[in-house]
Amino acid sequence: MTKRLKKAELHCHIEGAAPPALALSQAEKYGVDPETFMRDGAYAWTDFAEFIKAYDRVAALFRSEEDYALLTETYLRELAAVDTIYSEIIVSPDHGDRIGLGADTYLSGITAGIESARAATGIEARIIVTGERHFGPESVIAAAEYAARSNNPLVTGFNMAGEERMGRVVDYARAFDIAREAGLGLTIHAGEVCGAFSVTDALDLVKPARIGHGVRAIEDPDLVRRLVDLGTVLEVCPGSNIALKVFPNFKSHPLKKFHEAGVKVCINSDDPPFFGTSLAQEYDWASSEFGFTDAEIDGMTRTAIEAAFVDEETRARLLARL
Ligand SMILES: Nc1ncnc2[nH]cnc12
Ligand SMILES: [Zn+2]
Repeated sequence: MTKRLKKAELHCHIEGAAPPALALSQAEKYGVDPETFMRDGAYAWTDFAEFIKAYDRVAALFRSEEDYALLTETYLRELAAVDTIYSEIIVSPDHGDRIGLGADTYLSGITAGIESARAATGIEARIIVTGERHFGPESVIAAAEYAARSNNPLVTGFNMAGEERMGRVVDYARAFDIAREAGLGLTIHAGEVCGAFSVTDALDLVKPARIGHGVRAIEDPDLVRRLVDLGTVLEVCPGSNIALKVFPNFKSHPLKKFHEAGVKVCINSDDPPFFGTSLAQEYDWASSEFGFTDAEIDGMTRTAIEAAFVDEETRARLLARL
């Protein structure tokens, strides 16, 4: 039972964390037919490409600064209620622009949600700006430029999510150069839908401290050793990987193999209600499905805090809470 363990996560997409009940109330607010995004109480999608579309349909239910504050506060309070002390939220200012809200207002809503949740529960959170790969290199570069000039102290990292099969990492490397020069922490979705080559590309061209997923690196033993040598942290999201059929079941999921090989790993929820999961559920599965001891799970939480994109004073405070 992992209920009483302290928790932390580095990989959760804010719109992907929208509880279905909140999505339904937003749909009612904006007169959207729930049938367009939900079946039998669950978000409707079939494969990865459909998931990306379903994500955008749910994201489209959040249209104002208040909507984003409510979404963020709701998610963080849910995390705090299961003893989560730290969360990094992946956000897409592009989305704010596309819906006419504007990137600044989108981010200020999310920031307000973080501040309310912190005041109410003590949970600490940071914002990771992401580019969406399927919108092409120009859009990802624009997201990096936006993150680089953001004066928001909660914006501490840059990521790239979206359709991994679109282009190669080299096409997007400039975006990461911009983010690196601005002092942002770097992480990138790789080795989720695409194979080990995608993780190799990321290490060669982005040199990130962390990789989102990275689980298909298991297909290349030399690459696994390289991850150990570099100390790259994999933000592993087992429930997401199984829901998206990256692996058919927990037995074949490589989380334990990475851990045994000495790769730094931590546990994350990705887009929890889309994948029938939650951070608490992922912690439970770490125990019940992967057979990790509580001490090993605590070790992965420590890894998350050690790899968090926070200042050293905050890191020390978080480590002291473990
Ligand atoms: N698991 C995932 N992979 C890539 N892009 C995403 N955007 C939201 N969730 C994602
Ligand atoms: Zn993700």
